[in-house]
Amino acid sequence: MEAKFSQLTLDVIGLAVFNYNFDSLTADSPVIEAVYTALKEAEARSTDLLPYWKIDLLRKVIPRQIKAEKAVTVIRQTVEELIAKCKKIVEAEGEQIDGEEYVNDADPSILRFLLASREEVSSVQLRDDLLSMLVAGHETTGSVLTWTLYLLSKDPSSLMRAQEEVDRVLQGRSPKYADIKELKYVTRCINESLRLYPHPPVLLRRALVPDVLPGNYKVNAGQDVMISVYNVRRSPQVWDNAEEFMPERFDLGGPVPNETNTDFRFIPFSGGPRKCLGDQFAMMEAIVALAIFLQRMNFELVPDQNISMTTGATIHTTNGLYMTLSQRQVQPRFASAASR
Ligand code: HEM
Repeated sequence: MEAKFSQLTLDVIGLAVFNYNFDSLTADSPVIEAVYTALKEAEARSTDLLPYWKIDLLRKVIPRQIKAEKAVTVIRQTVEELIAKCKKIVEAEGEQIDGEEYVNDADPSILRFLLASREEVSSVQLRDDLLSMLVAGHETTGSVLTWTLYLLSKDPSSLMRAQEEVDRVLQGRSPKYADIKELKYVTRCINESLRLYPHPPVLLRRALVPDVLPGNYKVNAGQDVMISVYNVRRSPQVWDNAEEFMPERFDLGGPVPNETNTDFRFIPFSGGPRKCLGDQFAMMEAIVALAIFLQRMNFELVPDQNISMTTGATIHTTNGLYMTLSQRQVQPRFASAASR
């Protein structure tokens, strides 16, 4: 399941950011392979103790580094071609954004929006910003879906409640934009999964000036501060039954929990000026994907597998998440409501 959700979120972010269909759910390609090689390298570097890859010579002789450099070249070329192609279209059509109500049904990507907005940005800056979104918005959402499904597979009563909500709200059809805010329990399952499995599990900040943190912790200028979000989320000092999956701990009638309305106990997307810029997109994507999955599939954990965590930029499983799937029929009472 983890591999499938990773492919799904790669396909979604590719379309959303560049209008590029990786089609990784159904095909293999050198670009997809390059993306996975580069993502793996980025994650490995985030936890490597010695940044030996900063040394030019080593980058040219170590096989893993040679492979990673090649992968980055393939990705950069692909994105540069996409930017050039999109620029030509925007110029040929003389497209320019007027006001805030910009919608381009044929190409609703961020790339098209940015080019049509005619802001002066170099192609390299644009390429690298778009690639940051690809990296930040892919594995994170894939991991959320993986752990949410795992948690639901172990909690039949929460699963039944989520399925009932999906059947009631969707009435057997595909989700629409307006359904998202009605899928409150599904949303709380995702919030609760994000509480137990935060991505990334640790946040890092570097002090620009000397400071004293609450609790009288002195920090020197230049010192790194690591915030273990994972520990806060599982701390009994902060949460009742901290280790338990309880979606209803977040009131269904209240607002969707975030850093400000939980007094920073729950910071799924960080906070402040460097907060995740894809938070709304990510929640929408996860809710839609999970709702469709719950609506159409029955799933069961394959017995006797060892499901443990490996951490990097996100928390992922060490050996994958294996499930037995079968097609699910929408419950008759909801199906008949749908046909009315
Ligand atoms: C459920 C999925 C996601 C989670 C849990 C998540 C979480 C986060 C967190 C915690 C940060 C802050 C990191 C820090 O403070 O050091 C962050 C930053 C960021 N995220 Fe997300 N994210 C998700 C999805 C996305 C998506 C879909 C996109 C793009 C469309 C995205 C784009 C970004 C970017 C560009 C940053 C850096 C912002 C900056 O430094 O100014 N994220 N994300």
